[in-house]
Amino acid sequence: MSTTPSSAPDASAAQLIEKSKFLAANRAVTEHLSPTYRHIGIGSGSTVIHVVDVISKLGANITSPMTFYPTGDQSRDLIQAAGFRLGYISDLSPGHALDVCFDGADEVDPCLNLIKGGGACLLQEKLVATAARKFVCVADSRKISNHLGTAWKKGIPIEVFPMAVPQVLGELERLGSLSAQVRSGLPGKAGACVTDNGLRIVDAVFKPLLTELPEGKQEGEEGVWTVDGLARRLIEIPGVAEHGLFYGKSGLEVESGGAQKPVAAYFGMEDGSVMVQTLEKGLVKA
Ligand SMILES: O=C[C@H](O)[C@H](O)[C@H](O)COP(=O)(O)O
Repeated sequence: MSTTPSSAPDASAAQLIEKSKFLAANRAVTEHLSPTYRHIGIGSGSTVIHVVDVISKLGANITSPMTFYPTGDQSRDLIQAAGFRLGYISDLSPGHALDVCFDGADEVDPCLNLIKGGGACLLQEKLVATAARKFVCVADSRKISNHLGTAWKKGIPIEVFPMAVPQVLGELERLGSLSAQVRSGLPGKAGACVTDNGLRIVDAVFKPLLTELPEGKQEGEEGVWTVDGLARRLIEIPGVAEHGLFYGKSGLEVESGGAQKPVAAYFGMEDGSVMVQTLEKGLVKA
């Protein structure tokens, strides 16, 4: 049986999504990359490909004085393929901040909390985002959400030391995770997914995460958590290197860097428009 009739709409839907990612990237770079900047963080995933493409089109006059810092193997390759100067955050002197970091997300809530790590990158992403004075998120409309865990249903990605996996799985169950499993490698690769840091990813599904606890409720009661409550609890588990919840203060509140939440999230919409979400204005047309 031919697959053409059913695959054709899928192909055009995928093209629309790619176009929307490009539009969001274009807007984010236009509004947040000053030509005076010298140190730029580049995140991971399919949306960031458009970010690099847009920056590249600015031309060497603008980009050659800049150094670009990757969040993993994929973004390192993107930076090199674009002919940009590559730097590593491990070479930054203490207290030295990047000017801006652009990265994608798997889900974004109204407080700009994020789930990241759907592509197995999160530890280096958190390091680069928090090393930047300004973290800007770029995504498409599928990532907009009222509560983390409702749009991205595969679970919170957690980067775990291999020897700690059984203990971490047990602890996640105790915390009320509805399902927690070690992520498999790519199709055709036997065994688990191995991160750029040589670690494993555990995907842990929880009930949708709240931004505030209902009155009289305790964190974790009946498996109900706030983003902040669960994020703090997860990082306390021995054997967890990092998790994919980006939470806490936003870049606007921490001017010198150190914020996990972006100053703004740009979403490419299917109708060709771009929406931008900030703490001050909420979700509005860019
Ligand atoms: O692990 C991957 C990263 O956190 C990505 O930034 C995230 O998964 C979003 O990726 P994409 O832009 O492909 O949706």
